[in-house]
Amino acid sequence: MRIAIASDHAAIDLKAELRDWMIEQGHEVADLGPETTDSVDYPDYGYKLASVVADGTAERGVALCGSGIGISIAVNRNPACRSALVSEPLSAELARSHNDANVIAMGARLTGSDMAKACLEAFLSTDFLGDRHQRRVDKLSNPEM
Ligand SMILES: O=C(CO)[C@H](O)[C@H](O)[C@H](O)COP(=O)(O)O
Repeated sequence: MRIAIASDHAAIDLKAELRDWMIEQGHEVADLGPETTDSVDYPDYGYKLASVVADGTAERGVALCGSGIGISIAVNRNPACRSALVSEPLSAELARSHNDANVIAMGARLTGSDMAKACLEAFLSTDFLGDRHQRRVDKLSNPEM
């Protein structure tokens, strides 16, 4: 799968670990930065990640910051993105099966790397169930429905 990953300074180490793990799993991974721990603003990286998911360059996105909250909010400002902030694997699985989430967000200051990998594995290996869930996901893009 083509996957893009981005973070802010707070999640540089987790980003590197998850990026390398996804590559080992055979995925094609684009690391959108940042590359150092110099302080940056999570909206800049959230918007960058959202745009490559929205235009189809990446099929899925991984968004990381200190809590995961800010970058998830930033990604979700793009109408083509459904970012789910998770801290355990069942939520990651449900984000895919019920919500067709195309971006997973996690907080490096709150979620350890083993747990983050377990969440990511669930996110990448779970299919959307469609059916009644499709109707609900469609309503997320069109509140008039
Ligand atoms: O968690 C975050 C936003 O939801 C980000 O990682 C921010 O950087 C955090 O809020 C503040 O981090 P800082 O290192 O104290 O600038």
